[in-house]
Amino acid sequence: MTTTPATGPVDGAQAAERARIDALDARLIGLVRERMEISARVQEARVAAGGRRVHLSREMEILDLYRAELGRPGTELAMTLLGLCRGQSASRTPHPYGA
Ligand SMILES: O=C(O)C(=O)C[C@]1(C(=O)O)C=C[C@@H](O)C=C1
Repeated sequence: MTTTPATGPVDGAQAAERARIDALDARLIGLVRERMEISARVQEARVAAGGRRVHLSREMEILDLYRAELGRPGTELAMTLLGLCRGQSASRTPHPYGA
């Protein structure tokens, strides 16, 4: 058992769970990067074909999915993901739906 004043005791089981969290975070970040790459290709193809970079009805489907699965925070997560995939920071850029 390791004790640190700021965080309290961390036993072996907690350390193992934290290692799992760290591994999950690394996978999630990898998945987000993969999503960004695929999304950029879809957007570029649409723009090259004369369309708009943003496809609002598709974004609504994605927002609906995340809200259905995760509730209101899911909407915020989806908005952050969509902002990243549009090359925008969700925290600085107002979303078209204003949520
Ligand atoms: O699905 C598309 O058509 C995309 O362009 C991908 C994507 C996304 O990242 O999910 C990105 C921008 C659009 O506004 C909608 C969705």
